Amino acid sequence: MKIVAVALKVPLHKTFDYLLPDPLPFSVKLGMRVEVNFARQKKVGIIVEIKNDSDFDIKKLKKIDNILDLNPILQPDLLVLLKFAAKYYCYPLGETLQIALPKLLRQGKSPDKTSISYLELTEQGLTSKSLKGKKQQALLEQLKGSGKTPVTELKALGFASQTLKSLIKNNLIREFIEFDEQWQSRELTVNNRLKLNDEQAIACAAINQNDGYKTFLLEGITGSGKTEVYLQALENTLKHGQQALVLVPEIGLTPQTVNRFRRRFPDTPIMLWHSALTDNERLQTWRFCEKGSCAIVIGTRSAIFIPFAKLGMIIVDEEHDASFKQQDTLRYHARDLASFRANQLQIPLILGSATPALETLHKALINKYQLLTLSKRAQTTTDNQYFLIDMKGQEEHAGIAEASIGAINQHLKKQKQVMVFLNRRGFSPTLICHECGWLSHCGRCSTNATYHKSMQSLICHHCGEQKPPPHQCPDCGSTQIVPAGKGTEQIEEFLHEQFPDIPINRIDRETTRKKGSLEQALSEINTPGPRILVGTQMLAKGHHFPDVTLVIILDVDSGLYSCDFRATEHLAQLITQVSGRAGRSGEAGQILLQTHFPEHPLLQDLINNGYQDFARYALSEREITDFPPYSSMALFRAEAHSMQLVTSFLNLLIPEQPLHGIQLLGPIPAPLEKIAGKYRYQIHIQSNNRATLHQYISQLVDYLSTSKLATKVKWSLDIDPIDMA
Ligand SMILES: Nc1ncnc2c1ncn2[C@@H]1O[C@H](COP(=O)(O)OP(=O)(O)OP(=O)(O)O)[C@@H](O)[C@H]1O
Ligand SMILES: [Zn+2]
Repeated sequence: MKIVAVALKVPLHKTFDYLLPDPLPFSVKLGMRVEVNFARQKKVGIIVEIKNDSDFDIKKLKKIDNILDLNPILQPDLLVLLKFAAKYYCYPLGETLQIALPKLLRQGKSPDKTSISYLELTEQGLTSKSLKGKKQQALLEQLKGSGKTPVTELKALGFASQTLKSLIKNNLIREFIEFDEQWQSRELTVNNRLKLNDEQAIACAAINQNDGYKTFLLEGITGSGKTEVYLQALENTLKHGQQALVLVPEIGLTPQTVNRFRRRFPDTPIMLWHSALTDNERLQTWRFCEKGSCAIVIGTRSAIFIPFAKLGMIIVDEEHDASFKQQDTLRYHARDLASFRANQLQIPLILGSATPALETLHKALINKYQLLTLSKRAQTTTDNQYFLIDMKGQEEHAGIAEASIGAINQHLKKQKQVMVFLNRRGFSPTLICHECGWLSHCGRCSTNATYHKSMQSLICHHCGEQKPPPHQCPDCGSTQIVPAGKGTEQIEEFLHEQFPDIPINRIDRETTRKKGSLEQALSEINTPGPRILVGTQMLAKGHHFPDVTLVIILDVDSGLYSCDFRATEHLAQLITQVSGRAGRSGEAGQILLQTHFPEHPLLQDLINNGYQDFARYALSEREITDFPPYSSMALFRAEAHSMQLVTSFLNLLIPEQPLHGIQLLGPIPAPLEKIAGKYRYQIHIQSNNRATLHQYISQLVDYLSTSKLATKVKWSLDIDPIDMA
């Protein structure tokens, strides 16, 4: 009698045994989907083990209802990766597998049902000069830049079906369905390849010489041409008929990035993977990759779970970016899983960043990774100049120092672009009563509600609650309610009054909510002429803005004195990345940092010696204080509507005697103690030995599976947490 262990989407750390039908219609393999009856419900599960015996009474085992696949839906290597992820991040295997699978496969649908249609320019479209319709012209331009592009991708950029249809009707573009099985046998076409500088050439050669698994850290300052190294390293992979996975941060996935790949390899099938794909597209991309008919996938973190027929290289661009870490359910880090996967497949992994995470840099410095350095900018020979503006006693307007306003004026006069950075959207972070000091708190979270002037509302950025601002103070009845503190909306308003003739683009989560609006703004920024950009960290990453020569960072101080041990690392990364948008072609850029602490050692080190130096010093501090990467950490969080319930639950987990090799800190309130009405507390778990940490945690999870109290609170484990909130 054959028995299979099935992983089901249930929040339990175990699998379930079922009997296979006898005789079997065909051979059953690991990774196939089955339909079973579980707690009187039909569920789709995955076979993760085939065996002859069970720990349960075989007579009581149920038969599976259906085998859904003729071939495994999860390849053996992917199954191994997911089993590792479930174990490492202490998350139920069944739920882990379900997170990796496209929704249609989770629902038991057939993998081969959908198709993707593409658009490309016709001969006539290629030579067409200009069209009357603005939108139609924009679509032509887009396709000239990107080559053939999936219809849904164009729609995501804001093009209407009507625009597409009218161009098809006029024979300027054509629609087709692609299933490219041939790309490996064609000669690779490479367009517009740049001549590498020495450092780039050395990096590329090191990667290409490699055979088997190796991780490279490409530590290249902003604008040093890391992307060019990726592109030329990829050539080798593609020539061997191998596929490549390029992971990018969530907001790094812009048409500019993608177009660069498409223009370089015009005959090579390239697909995107991100949260805005439809279920059909997601499944189709998954299948194309699995069958080998897609050569390059550019995707956000979950692309690490895509199956490939012949994966030859993984690249993680901006590897330090926090969006590679999933912050709920399976709290995986895509970079770390990429390293597991590259090792598993014996292929190279390239981690690229101007501001590597200290974990990554540490591995490079102890020679676990090979360090490749790009120390010069590709298109300019002059370095950016930094200036600290001491805000103590400075006259300021909407948070902008008089000196900064003068600098803006100068750069605009020279027909250049200026970027003003503030990591806080909205008009002001809170409203305050001028008479009694009442503050606009969110009713459900231990935080303020942000005032958004254009929408006339108070919005909590944590739970999303939205309400109109009061006309009178709820406490004292005064009508003198005023905004306190600054947000990007207010900066934009002020700069608009100050420079009425200069176009301003504000880029934050609010102004880019509408489909295609970010792309629209980015393309405006690339038209020459003076312009001001105001934005949050959406502006910080990866963009190439050739005309920006002045960057002003307004709120440096908020990151200087934080209790989070990673705060300075993140601040240094942010300052470096934002600054890196200036002076990228020709002229050197100027960076103004507004601060009340100009003598702060972090700022001094950063502006005088650069991130590379700062990072190495910060690592030595981590070593002294025993923080990661010199120790391993996990965060145990719990939340419930009753504070008493959460704390007594967590107190139960703290043993009376200290544990050997494990340090526990807590329970302590999370930095945001209450969100959406729930109290949040946590325990920090730390050890100098990763194995000891994991051993302790698996005992903890075993204990929790039997604890009654554990069912009354919502708890979670975060292994290698990067956000302590
Ligand atoms: N060898 C080269 N010769 C001339 N120009 C180059 C070369 N390599 C790169 N460039 C150009 O330099 C600019 C910056 O390169 P790129 O965007 O790849 O830098 P990056 O290191 O990825 O920067 P960031 O980290 O800021 O995103 C681009 O316009 C690119 O085309
Ligand atoms: Zn709230």
